[in-house]
Amino acid sequence: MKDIKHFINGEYVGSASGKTFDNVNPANGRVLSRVHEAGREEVNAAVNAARAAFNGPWGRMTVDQRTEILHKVADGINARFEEFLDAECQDTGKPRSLASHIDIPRGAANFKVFADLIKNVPAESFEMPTPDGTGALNYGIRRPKGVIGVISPWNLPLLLMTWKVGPALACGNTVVVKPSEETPTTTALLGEVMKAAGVPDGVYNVVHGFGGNSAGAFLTEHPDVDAFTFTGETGTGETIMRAAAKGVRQVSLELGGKNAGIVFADCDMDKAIEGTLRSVFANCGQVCLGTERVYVERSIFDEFVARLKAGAESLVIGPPDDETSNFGPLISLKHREKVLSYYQKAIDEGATVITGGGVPDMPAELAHGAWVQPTIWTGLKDDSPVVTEEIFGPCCHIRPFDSEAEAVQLANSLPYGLASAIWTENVTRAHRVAAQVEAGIVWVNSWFLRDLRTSFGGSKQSGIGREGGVHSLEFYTELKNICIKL
Ligand SMILES: NC(=O)c1ccc[n+]([C@@H]2O[C@H](COP(=O)([O-])OP(=O)(O)OC[C@H]3O[C@@H](n4cnc5c(N)ncnc54)[C@H](O)[C@@H]3O)[C@@H](O)[C@H]2O)c1
Ligand SMILES: O=C/C=C/C=C(\O)C(=O)O
Repeated sequence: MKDIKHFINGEYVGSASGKTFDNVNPANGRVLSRVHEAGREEVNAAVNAARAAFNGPWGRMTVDQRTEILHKVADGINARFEEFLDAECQDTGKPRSLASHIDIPRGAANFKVFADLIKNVPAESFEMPTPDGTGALNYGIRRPKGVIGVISPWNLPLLLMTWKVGPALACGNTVVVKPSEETPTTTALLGEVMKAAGVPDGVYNVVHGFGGNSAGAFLTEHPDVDAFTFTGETGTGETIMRAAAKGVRQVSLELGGKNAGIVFADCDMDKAIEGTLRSVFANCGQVCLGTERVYVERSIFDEFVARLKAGAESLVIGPPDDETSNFGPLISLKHREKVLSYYQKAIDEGATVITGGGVPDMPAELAHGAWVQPTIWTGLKDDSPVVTEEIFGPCCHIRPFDSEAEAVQLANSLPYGLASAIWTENVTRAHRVAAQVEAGIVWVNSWFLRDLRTSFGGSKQSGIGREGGVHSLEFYTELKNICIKL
C-alpha cells in the first residue's frame, strides 16, 4: 500500500507518532493509500522550514528568478499531466473529462498567471507640498507577508490549492499547506514538481491530517504563521478566523454558498438549460459556485422543469475510467449521508420529486461507492432547509417567480452571497439585475467562465476578501508607504 507523507523542507517525511489514516476512492470504496497524520511536531517543523526559506533563499531571489521557477512548476504539472489526472480522479471519483479540462490545466495556469502578473503591478506614488516649500514624495512598495497557512477543501483539490499557492509564492511568501484529508494526493505530488523545478527547500511544505484537533487546528494555532487563506465551509471559516485573531493575523476566506440561478422568460432556453445543468450537476454538485436554487419566470416554468429533468436523466453515471461517464460519485459515504438526509427532508416537507431523490443501482464492483442520483424538486416553501442550507450535492429546487423584483428579492433572501447566474437576452435587464444581486460573482448567460485576472470571492457569509488578479497580490503582500521629504 502506498504511503502519503508530509513534505517538509524539501523532503517527504512520515509522522513521528506513526499515526495514519486511509485515503479512500469514493467510486468503489477501496483504500488507495495510507496518509500520515501530522501532529504538532510536524506542523512545527513545516512552519520552521517555511520561515527559514522565507528569510533565506526565496526571500533573496529577484522577482525574475522567482517567476522563472514558477513557470517551471507549471510546466512540471503539464509534463506529469496524466499522473496528476489519475491521482485527482482516484481521490475524488470525478470524471476524467472534467478533471482533464478544469482541475489539472487550472493547476498549471494558477502558477503562470500570477508569475506574469507580479511583474506588471504598478506602485502608487503621491507628491505633496510641505510648509517649507521643498515638498515630499510618497511611494508604495509591496513586500511578501511571510509564512502563509493554506487550508484547502476536497472538491477541486489541485485547482483550489494552487489558486492560493501560486500567488502566495509569486509574491515571495513561503507556504504550509494542509490539504483536505479526503484528497491528499495531488498536493503531495506537487512537492516532487516543486523540487524538480528548483523551488528551494522549505518554500512549499505540506502537512496532512484532519481539521479540529489535528493538522488544520495545529497550523492555525501556530503563532509563527503570518496569514491564512482558506476555502471551505462557512462554519470552518469562523473557527479559523477565531484562531487567526490570536496575534491579529489576516485571513482570506472563500466559504459556502446557496447560489441562485435566475431564468427569465426572455432567455435563450437552450443556453439556460445547458448552463443550469452544468451549474447544478457538474462535479456531482460539489462546486461552491454551483446552483442549488433555481428561480424561473412563471410563463416558462413548466417547459424549463421538463427540459432540466430530461437533461438530468441523460447524465451518464459512472467511474472516472469509464470514458462515457460525466457524473461521478460524491466525495465520501459520510457526505452522501448528509446529502441523502436532505433528499429525505425534501420528501418529508412535501416536495414534488421531479427526478432522482435516491441512490442509483450500480454494478457490484461500485456498490460501495458514494453514488447518488441527480435530483430536482419543486413545491417547497422558501424557508425549507432544503432551500436555505448548502447541501453541496447534485440537486436543486426550482420555484416560479412573477416579476423581476420578486426574483431579486428571492435571490437575496439568504445569508450567503457567493455566485449567481442570470439567464436573459435583454441586456438592460442583465445589467440591472446583476447589479442588484448580492453576490461576489455574477454570471450572465454563462457559469464558471473564469478569467483569472478578475476578483473572486463571496459577500455576506460566503467569505471575506477577494482573490484573483491584483486582489490576490493585495492579500499576499504588505503595502508599505515611504514618505521622503525632499
Ligand atoms: N467560496 C469558495 O471559493 C469555495 C470553493 C470550494 C469549496 N467551498 C466550500 O467548501 C465546502 C466543502 O469543502 P470541505 O467539506 O472540504 O470544507 P471543510 O470546511 O470541511 O474543510 C476544508 C478544509 O478545512 C480543514 N479544516 C476543517 N476543520 C478545521 C479546523 N477546525 N481548523 C483548521 N482546518 C480545518 C479541513 O481539514 C479541510 O482541509 C463547501 O461549503 C463549499 O461551498 C467554497
Ligand atoms: O468550488 C469552488 C470553485 C472555486 C473556483 C475557483 O476558486 C476558481 O476558479 O479560481
